[in-house]
Amino acid sequence: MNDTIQNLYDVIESRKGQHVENSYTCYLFEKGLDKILKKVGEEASEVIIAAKNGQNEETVGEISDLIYHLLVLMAEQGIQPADLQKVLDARAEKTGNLKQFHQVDHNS
Ligand SMILES: N=c1c2ncn([C@@H]3O[C@H](COP(=O)(O)OP(=O)(O)OP(=O)(O)O)[C@@H](O)[C@H]3O)c2ncn1[C@@H]1O[C@H](COP(=O)(O)O)[C@@H](O)[C@H]1O
Repeated sequence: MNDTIQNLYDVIESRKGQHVENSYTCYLFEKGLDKILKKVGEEASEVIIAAKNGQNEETVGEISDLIYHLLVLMAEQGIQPADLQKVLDARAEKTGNLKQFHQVDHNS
């Protein structure tokens, strides 16, 4: 999994069960699953609105918010980035794209 995603996930996971001053992640874990799910829903809606408005800068910001909240959800549920990687790689392999991607990546 991409380093940026993995690093963010690791920081998020390290916030579990902690109380760090001014940490929004700690606040979400303290509030619990329903709050995290509400934020995922809100952020997904904001991605849709920004994309419909055709404002790429705003859309990228909203996608980043959504990914952050999805990573908080994953950490809350004990799902690792590697679990996603396995599923996505298996799908790519099934369609023959994993090999192709690795070949291009390797030679570049
Ligand atoms: N990537 C993020 C990140 N993306 C979005 N957010 C927060 O998500 C919130 C989304 O904004 P909203 O306006 O929807 O929510 P809000 O009104 O602030 O909060 P609610 O009352 O709705 O819960 C903002 O408070 C953002 O700061 C993030 N908070 C933290 N991180 C990263 O998470 C890691 C841990 O940070 P701490 O949370 O500070 O420990 C660090 O690497 C941070 O950069």
